[in-house]
Amino acid sequence: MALTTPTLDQVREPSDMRNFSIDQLRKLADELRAETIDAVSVTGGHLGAGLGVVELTTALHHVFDTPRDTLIWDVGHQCYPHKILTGRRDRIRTLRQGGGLSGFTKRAESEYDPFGAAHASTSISAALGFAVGRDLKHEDRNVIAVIGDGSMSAGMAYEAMNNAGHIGGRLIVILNDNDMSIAPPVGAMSHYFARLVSSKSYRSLRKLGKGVAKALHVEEAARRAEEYMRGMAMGGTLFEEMGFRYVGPIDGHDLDQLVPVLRNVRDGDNGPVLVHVVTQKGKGYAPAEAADDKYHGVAKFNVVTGEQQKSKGGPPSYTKVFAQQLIREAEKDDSVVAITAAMPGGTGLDLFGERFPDRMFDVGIAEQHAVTFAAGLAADGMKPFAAIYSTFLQRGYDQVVHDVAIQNLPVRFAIDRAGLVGADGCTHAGSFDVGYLGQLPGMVLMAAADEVELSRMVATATQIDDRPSAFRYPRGNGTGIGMPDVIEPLEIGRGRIVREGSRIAILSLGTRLGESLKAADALAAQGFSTTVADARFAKPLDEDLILRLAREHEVLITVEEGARGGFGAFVLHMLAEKGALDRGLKIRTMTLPDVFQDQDTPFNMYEEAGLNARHIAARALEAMGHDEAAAERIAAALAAS
Ligand SMILES: Cc1ncc(C[n+]2csc(CCOP(=O)(O)OP(=O)(O)O)c2C)c(N)n1
Ligand SMILES: CC(=O)[C@@H](O)[C@H](O)COP(=O)(O)O
Ligand SMILES: [Mg+2]
Repeated sequence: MALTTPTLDQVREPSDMRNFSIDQLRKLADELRAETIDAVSVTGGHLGAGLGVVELTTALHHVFDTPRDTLIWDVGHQCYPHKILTGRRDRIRTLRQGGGLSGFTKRAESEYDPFGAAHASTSISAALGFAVGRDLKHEDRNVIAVIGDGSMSAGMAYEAMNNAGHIGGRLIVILNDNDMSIAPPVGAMSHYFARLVSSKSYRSLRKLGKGVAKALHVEEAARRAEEYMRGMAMGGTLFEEMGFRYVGPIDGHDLDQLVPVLRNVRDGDNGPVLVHVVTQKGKGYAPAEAADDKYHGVAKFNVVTGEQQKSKGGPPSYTKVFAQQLIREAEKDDSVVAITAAMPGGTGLDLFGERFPDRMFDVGIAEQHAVTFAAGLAADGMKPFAAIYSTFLQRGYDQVVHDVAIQNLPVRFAIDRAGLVGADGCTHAGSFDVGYLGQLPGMVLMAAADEVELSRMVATATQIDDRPSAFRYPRGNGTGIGMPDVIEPLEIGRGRIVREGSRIAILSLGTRLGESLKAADALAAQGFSTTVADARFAKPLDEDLILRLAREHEVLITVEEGARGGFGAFVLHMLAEKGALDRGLKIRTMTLPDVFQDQDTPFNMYEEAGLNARHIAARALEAMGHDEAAAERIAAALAAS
């Protein structure tokens, strides 16, 4: 049944809704929620968070003069209603697809997105930057940051509040407290928020808000609500100690409260203010409300039933393979412990935690702490596995260098989402970990070509007690290779020849091995005998293997799912040092391109990156001086295969 949205249809951009009454805003919010659900049912994506801020988004764009007033969303995964209200409704069904809208806020996409996001806990820092810029230019506009309770578990949020409280300029922070991260929230702060929300005053205010708002004029009710809040016993909140005026908690789904309170805050006196808004993740869509994860991230789904399109099954995910092997290791060795930074489901540590509840630690969105916490565990003789997505590990890099590598502590890094990830786009691409880890003295850095290799790398890392180690693996399913009964650890620094040839050598790191073998087949079919090797280790390199490939082949191609300055660079350094480049070896290093790639399917992104089979074959032919025609023949053969 086609969606009818008569009120939403009137809103091309927020200026069209500035004179709406509360009743019209309520209608708008209801239609905005329906449109969000309908859109995400055909695109998939982050649904729960957006549903939780439909009323807040409506109220913010009604009360504040966006885009002149600066509105910054933390993480940005909740921004679909915001995008619909800010001139992008016509493209909302292109969300997270090649050439479509980003799944997060993005400066290049709209003037209503003053700051990009996707990694959590950056909004207050960015907002403070805008606010100080405003004040230095003596401008008069509002700056608002909307940050979730989960994102308030990251230290960066407190660094920003600490600085904002010190500077003392006008800044509005909306704490969107839905008592959820991706998983239920962890940490003392979430207990603190719960205390604020469960305080007698909030409960009675909700009754007050419901009853009085009807009897009195809404503004009066909300003025009284806000005064009541500010005077309430919970005064002296942590935020007030940090120099913020605290307003709340208020019901984030009640426009009768939201609109007047936001107006008061907008027109209030100077200084930083934090408005504590209580919302429900997944609000207004029964299947989301009922789901444990509140439909944080969903596949395409049936709007009526809420049933998500099942993935096509097939081999287990790399994530699951990792978790299963770690459980096997932990069953044999009770010093094995595991740490996640608010991603138990995404890293598979939820499975580990079910098996070993006392040995799994979810530290919240706190990757810096996660790394040094793991370092402390290692220093105390434990075997910590820090399972952190490649992109999110970037948040804790100094801790990797300073607290782990320099002290040579045996922390094991399970680096999930290595390489290109698809719909989450460039903010989540695991592009840089080979470079940023491979440079560190003492680090053992592995990359799995398939799920057997991944299991062996977990077993290998378990045994590495004298230095840090890391193994990387991509988002998605494995290759379907049969798993042996016994998982043997690897010999450190040893790669493997997967296919013997003579003229061309392809040296692959990680899961580009599959495409490398396809390229080798196509080259061989054209008479170019091709060796394929799996490096397994980016550090220490298997120097004997690589020097042999260089010595015995005319062409050497390295391939990796990582940016320049990673595996291929390390190989070049070593070959140069050994003089192996002095005899005319034709070498090409194939990496991700030196750009931030927008979202698409992983295959299309690797097509764009030039790292699929046809590209590898073409590069080998180019190195041998063959013209485009030869490459086109091979590309045609591959396309036909
Ligand atoms: C640095 C970082 N670590 C982890 C994530 C993964 N992540 C995305 S959203 C989210 C939970 C955010 O919780 P909250 O801020 O409460 O927002 P909600 O989804 O509840 O609206 C997490 C952990 C991230 N985006 N950035
Ligand atoms: C918004 C966010 O950062 C997470 O939800 C992330 O999108 C999860 O990625 P996966 O879907 O790869 O677990
Ligand atoms: Mg939350």
